[in-house]
Amino acid sequence: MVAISHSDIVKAPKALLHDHLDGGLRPETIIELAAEIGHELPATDPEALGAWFVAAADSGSLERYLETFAHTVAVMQTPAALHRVAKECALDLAADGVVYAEVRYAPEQHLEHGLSLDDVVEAVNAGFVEGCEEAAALGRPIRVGVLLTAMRHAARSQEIAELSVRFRDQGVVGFDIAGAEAGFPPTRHLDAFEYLQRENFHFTIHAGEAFGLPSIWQAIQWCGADRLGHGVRLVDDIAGGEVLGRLAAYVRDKRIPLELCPSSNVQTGAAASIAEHPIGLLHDLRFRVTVNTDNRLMSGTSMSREMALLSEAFGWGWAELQWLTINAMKSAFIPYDERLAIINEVIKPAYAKLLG
Ligand SMILES: O=c1[nH]cnc2c1ncn2[C@H]1C[C@H](O)[C@@H](CO)O1
Ligand SMILES: [Zn+2]
Repeated sequence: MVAISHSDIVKAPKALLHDHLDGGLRPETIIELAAEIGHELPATDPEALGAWFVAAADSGSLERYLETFAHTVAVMQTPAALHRVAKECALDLAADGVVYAEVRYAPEQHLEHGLSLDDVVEAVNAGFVEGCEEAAALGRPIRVGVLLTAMRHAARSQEIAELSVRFRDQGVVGFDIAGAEAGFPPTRHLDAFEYLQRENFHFTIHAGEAFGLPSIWQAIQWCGADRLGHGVRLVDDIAGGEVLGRLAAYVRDKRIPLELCPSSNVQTGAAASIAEHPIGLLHDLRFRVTVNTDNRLMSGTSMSREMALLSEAFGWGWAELQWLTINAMKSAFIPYDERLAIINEVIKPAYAKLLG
C-alpha cells in the first residue's frame, strides 16, 4: 500500500491529546523573546535553533531530552510571552489540520519573574482564546483544552491539582504529572490524585516512558489515571507479541487510552525506530491507541508528520488514521456530548470523503 502523503494528512481533521506548550514554540519566537530578556541561546538563526533543539533532544535519555526545556521555559515568564506562545500554539496546530487539541504545561515553571499560578493560567488561557478565534477566522477552526502539569520531582502537585479544578470552567480540562520518571513514581503524588477523583476531575499520568511496568501499574491501580501519557512500555507485559499479562489485559479491557508519541520515544530511547515502535503491535492488538506529538519543537514534528511516518512505516491508510483520530476524540477530557459532536460533525464526514 502506498503511504499517505504529509500534504494530504494536513487536510484531514486530527485530534491531539499530548502536546506540551513549552515543547512547541516557534524558533523565531524563542529568538525574539530571548532577545527581550537577554537570555543566551545556543543559536540565533531560526533554522539553526530548530536544528539545535532536535539534535540536543535526540539524546537517548529522557533526562537529557528534558534539559532542552531550560531555553523555552526561560522565555515564558511574562503574561505577554505566555499569551503569545499559547496563541501561536493554537494557530500552528490549526494550520496543521488539528481540530481538537489538549495542550499541557507546568504553571509552577513560569513563576521566575513574579507571576502567581493564577496569572500564568490566565495569560495562557487568553492566548489560546485569541489563537482559536484567529484560526476560526482563517477557516481552520480548532478547540483547545488545557491540561495543567505538576512536575513529578517537585512537591506542588496538590496545589496544581487545586489550580486545575479552580479553572475547570475556564478552559482547563485535566491534570498531568511530567518530568524525569525514574526515581519519581506516581504514588509520590497520591494525595493530588485522590483529591482530583473526589472532585470528579480528569487526569493523565506520564508513565511507562523512561520506566517500565511498575510506573504504569501505579498510575492506573494506585492513582486512578484516566489515560497513560506514553504507556509504551506496556509491551513489556505482552509475551511474544501476543500473550497479554494481567496489567496489559486490564489496560486493554478497560479501554484505557495510550497517548503514544512515536518520534519523542525514538529520541529518548524508548523505541529504536518508528518502524520498530510498539504502536504497530498495540494497534494490531486493538489497544485504545492515540498518536501524539509530545514536543513539536524538540522532535521537529507535527501531528501530520507523525501520522505520515506511521503510514509509511506500517502501511496505514485512511481507515487507520480515522481509527486513531476517533480513538483520541473518544478519550478527550471534554464532555461526552461535545466529543460526540466533533466525531459526528467533523471527523466522520471528512474521513468518509477520504475513504471514498
Ligand atoms: O515526554 C515527556 N516526559 C516527561 N516529561 C516531559 C515530557 N515532555 C515534556 N516533559 C516535561 C518538560 C516540560 O517542561 C514539562 C511541562 O510541559 O513537561
Ligand atoms: Zn509528554
